[in-house]
Amino acid sequence: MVVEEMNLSGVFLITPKRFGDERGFFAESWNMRSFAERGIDTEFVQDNHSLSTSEGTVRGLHFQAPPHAQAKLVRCGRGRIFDVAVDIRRGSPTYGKWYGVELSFENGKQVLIPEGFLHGFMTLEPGSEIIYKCSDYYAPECDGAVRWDSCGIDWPLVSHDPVLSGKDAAAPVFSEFDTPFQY
Ligand SMILES: Cc1cn([C@H]2C[C@H](O)[C@@H](COP(=O)(O)OP(=O)(O)O[C@H]3O[C@H](C)C(=O)[C@H](O)[C@H]3O)O2)c(=O)[nH]c1=O
Repeated sequence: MVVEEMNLSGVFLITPKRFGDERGFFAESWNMRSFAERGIDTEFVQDNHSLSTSEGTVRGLHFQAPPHAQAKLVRCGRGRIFDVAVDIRRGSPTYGKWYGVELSFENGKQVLIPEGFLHGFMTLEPGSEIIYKCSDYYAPECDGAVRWDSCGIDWPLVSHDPVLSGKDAAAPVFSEFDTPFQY
C-alpha cells in the first residue's frame, strides 16, 4: 500500500496493493492496522455506496457540521470520477484551497478526506459508483452544501451541463458560506 499526504494537510491519497493472478486481482481496500501503521487511525462507522448513471453527474460539495462531522475514505468501485476536497476550517492556512484527483476502478486509488472539508465528485463515465467509509453516522440535521462551481475548482470538461440534485443546484456559493469549522 502506498500512502501520500497531499498539499492539503490531512488529505491522503492511498493506493492499496493489488495481488493479480489469472482470475483477476485481490486487494485489501481497508485494514485498520495497516492504515494506523501509516498514520491513518480514523475510525469508521458507516459505509456508503452511490451509483451515478450519467457521465457529468456532480454530487456535492457536501459536509456534515459538528457534532457529527465526518471524515471519509472514498474509492471508485466502477467507472471513473474526479474527486474533490475543499478546506473549510476557519483560520486554516489552506482555507478555501481545493485538492482534486481521478479515482477509478482501474487505478484503485482512494482519498482520505478529514473532518472540516467539503467533499464532492464529478463522474467521468456513465455508471460510475463510489464506495466510501464515514467516521460518523448520517445526521441530516447537520447536513450542509456549497455550490460545486463556486470554489474555483478546475473541474474536468464534460459535454453537457452537470446532472445535479435539487439540493446541490440550490446550495449557497462559497463566498456566502459561513463555515461551522474552526482550524
Ligand atoms: C448521505 C446519506 C444520504 N442518505 C439518504 C438521504 C437521501 O434520501 C438519499 C440521497 O442523499 P443525498 O442526495 O444527500 O446523496 P448524495 O448527493 O450522494 O450525498 C453524498 O454525496 C457527497 C459526495 C458526500 O460526500 C456525502 O456523503 C453525501 O452528502 O440518501 C442516507 O440515508 N444516508 C446517508 O448517509
